[in-house]
Order: sequence, then structure tokens, then C-alpha cells
Amino acid sequence: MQSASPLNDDGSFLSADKLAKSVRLPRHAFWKPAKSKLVMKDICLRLYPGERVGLVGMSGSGKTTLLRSLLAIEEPDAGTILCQRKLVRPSSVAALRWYRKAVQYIPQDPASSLDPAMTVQALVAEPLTRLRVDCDPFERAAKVLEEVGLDRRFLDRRPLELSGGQAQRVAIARALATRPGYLLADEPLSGLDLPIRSQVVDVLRRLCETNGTGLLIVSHDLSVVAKFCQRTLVMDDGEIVEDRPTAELLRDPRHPRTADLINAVRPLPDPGKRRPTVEAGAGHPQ
Ligand SMILES: Nc1ncnc2c1ncn2[C@@H]1O[C@H](COP(=O)(O)OP(=O)(O)OP(=O)(O)O)[C@@H](O)[C@H]1O
Repeated sequence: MQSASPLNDDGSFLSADKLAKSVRLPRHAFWKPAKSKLVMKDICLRLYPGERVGLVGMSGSGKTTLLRSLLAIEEPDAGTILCQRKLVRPSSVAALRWYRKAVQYIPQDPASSLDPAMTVQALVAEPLTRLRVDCDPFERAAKVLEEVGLDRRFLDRRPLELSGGQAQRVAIARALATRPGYLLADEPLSGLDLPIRSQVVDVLRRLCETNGTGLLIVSHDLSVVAKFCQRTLVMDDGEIVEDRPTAELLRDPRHPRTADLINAVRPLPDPGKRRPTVEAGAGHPQ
């Protein structure tokens, strides 16, 4: 289990209030005035300990901008992010060390985020050394790798010797090594084949439950979120337009964009074969 870390006053692990961000759009001609676009508008959210939350939306709705703000790698123009009652904003490596231990990131594409020259054990030990976590980094790395289902034979392998699913397990182990309170994951299953996806979902869910780790998972695919998120936030045009229990949201979408996302994952009719729908999965959360 997680060691008890102080929560925000409202009981959340991570909170955001009134986040806003605008970006400058490219000029079509040098004599035309520069225009800007609001990509986050009045975003408020609460992430509670141990919760699994989905963040979905169409391409360009602002999910990545919000995730990067929560990761303190992008500064919003306005608003506040709080974790452990402390303000979170981009800063020096030393000033953010406490936050990087508390909140870890799972990337979309592990193949490009893992240094090909490092062994699997060194890759998982690296954040422990960098963040000065009080443990034997190589022992902890071996233990976490075992937890994600990679035994000692993988310790000396390098990323190019791994399958996509194994590389994503290494990325998950790397994120879990500091024993964070929350994981923020950006489309962590999008590069994986379908059978491998469900294995990685199982590993993530089991580890989050065992360690009491919370998870915010960004996806444009509602079927991923339906499988294991208790709550789902829907983003549209820079705003959070729904924030409700996943099963309820799938049963009774209130915003047109939610309905669009549900329709987008309905399987194509397959003559002579009954296939499960998202709604069926959502009615029986696993
Ligand atoms: N630095 C930037 N300059 C200009 N426009 C930007 C910049 N960053 C983001 N945008 C615009 O902001 C909007 C939101 O982008 P964002 O990447 O957050 O969306 P998203 O929901 O993550 O999309 P996707 O699912 O395609 O990754 C988009 O219209 C994007 O083009």
C-alpha cells in the first residue's frame, strides 16, 4: 500500500481549478493580425486517491494540454493545480522532485521513450536514482518488473529486444517504481494489438488496486475507459463537458460529444455473430 501522504483540504490527491490556456494560431499572411485560440477554458477537476478516471475527447479537444499542465510540463495562463496542498507548476528539477515522486507518467509510445542503450533494469532504476528515492534502485527495479509480469530474464535486455506489450510493461514498471500516488497515462494502449491491450489493462488495474494507486488515463477511445475507469471526464473544445461515473455516462450521455464518442466505438455489425457493445461492458464493470 501507499505510504500516507497528505491530501488536499477537499480530500483530493490532485486538483485543478479554473485552468485556462490560449495558443497563438499561425498567421496565414504577414499583414493579417495574429489570432489566438483558447485550448483550456475554466477547467476544474478533482482526482481522489485510488480512483481510476478516464479523460476522453475528440482529437484537438485539449486532453494533451490538460495532461501536460497536470504533469507540470506546461504552464496554464490562469488557474491553480494542487497536490498535497502544494502548488504545482513547471519549475526546476529539484523543486519538482517531490511531485515527480508523487505523480508519474506513462507515455503513449514506450518504444520511443525508452533509451535503447539502457538495460531494462537500468531503465526502471533510473527514476529512483534521479529522484533520490530511499531504496536500493536495482533491487526495487527487479521487484517492480516482477510485479508487471517480467521475470529476471528481462533484466539485462534492451528495448529493441522487447515486444510492444513488454516495452509498455517496462514503461509501467518505470512509472510505478517510485510508488507514486497517481499515474497519468497518455493513450497507453494505442500502439498495442488488441489481445496485448487487454493484458496490459489487466496489469495496470491489478497494480493500481494492490498499491492503492490512482490513475488518470487519456484516450480518445471510450472502450478503453469503459473497461476500467470508475469515472470519466469528457472534453470538448477545451472544456470538461461531462464528469460522471463511467457506467452512467455510457448509459445516458448528456452531451452530444459523449454520444459521438460512444457511437465511434460501437462495433460494426457482423452478420451471424453477436458481439458485445460498449454499453454491455459498461453495465458490468470488471
Ligand atoms: N503550441 C501550440 N500551438 C498552436 N496550437 C496548439 C498548440 N498546442 C495545442 N494546440 C491546439 O490546441 C488544441 C488542443 O490540442 P491538444 O493536443 O491538447 O488536443 P488533444 O485532445 O490532446 O488532441 P489529440 O487527441 O489529437 O492528441 C488543438 O486545436 C491544437 O491544434
